[in-house]
Amino acid sequence: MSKICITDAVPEAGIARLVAHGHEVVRWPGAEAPRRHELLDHVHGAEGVLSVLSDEVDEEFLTAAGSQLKVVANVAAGYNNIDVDACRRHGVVPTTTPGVLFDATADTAFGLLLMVTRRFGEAERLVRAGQPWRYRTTFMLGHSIEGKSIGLIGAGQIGTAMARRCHAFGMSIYYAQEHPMKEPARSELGAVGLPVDELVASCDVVSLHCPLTAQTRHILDASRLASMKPGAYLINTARGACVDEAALVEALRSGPLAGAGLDVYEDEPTINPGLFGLENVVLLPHLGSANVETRTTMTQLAADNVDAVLAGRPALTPVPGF
Ligand SMILES: O=CC(=O)O
Repeated sequence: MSKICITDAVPEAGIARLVAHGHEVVRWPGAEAPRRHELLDHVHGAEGVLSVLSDEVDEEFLTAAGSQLKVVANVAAGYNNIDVDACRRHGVVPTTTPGVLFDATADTAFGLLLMVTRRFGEAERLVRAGQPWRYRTTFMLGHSIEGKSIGLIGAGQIGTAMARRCHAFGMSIYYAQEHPMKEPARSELGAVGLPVDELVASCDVVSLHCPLTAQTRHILDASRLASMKPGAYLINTARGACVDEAALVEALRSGPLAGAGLDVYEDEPTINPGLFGLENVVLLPHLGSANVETRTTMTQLAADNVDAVLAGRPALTPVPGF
């Protein structure tokens, strides 16, 4: 029986899967996320850890867990919270949950796109605030997305799922990525690859779907934001730090951006206070893959990764390149 620590609340189906595999499961008992020192105490002695993306899995974490630790299974597709080189040094396999959350995350991105272009967020706030309103042909007009262009930064599974939704709504698809979008999606969607600068400067909507790495940190910096098309929109369901949030506030206040739909922030859960004062922004609390079905599957996949590594089999979905 191996000891598996879970660092925060996760769907019961994942825990049941670990128990069915015969492991001893130690949950984080608190309602709040553990503070750093609590987290380090909690994982001490674990052979496997189910982590979430707010856990910094670094040298200190791996040392605190102890040399019996074999696997850290992130219940997330992103793994920017994991120091992969440190895992290598400690003989720990880091795993992630790709392939099961792209539709849910693309739904969030597309939902944000409609909310911000059609001003649904602003309209909902107005109604809830008890502001007077009446149907008028000039009242709260947004913009159509049909016939507009979407520029995807990152066209993997989530970017491609977003492209499918946008294509179905009559948008033309552009993407920036080192390698071409996979077939048959690229041909079916008529997706055109562009360099990032050109994509950012020419598309009506820019949507981020890349992992956070040293190369993509502030990929939308002040100068790229300033180069966006006047009246363009930004959607971010990737990672907050892909965008310079202070520069984004400026680009929303003074142009060129018409609006932004954000699910992620540079310093989550803190949000740049400048964003709260802007009506042309929709702010979600990192809900990307947050539906019961997807989170259940993600947690089960994480549990299966833990079990595979502890049984001496290869991980099902190790972080890429591991
Ligand atoms: O942001 C969520 C994830 O990476 O799964």
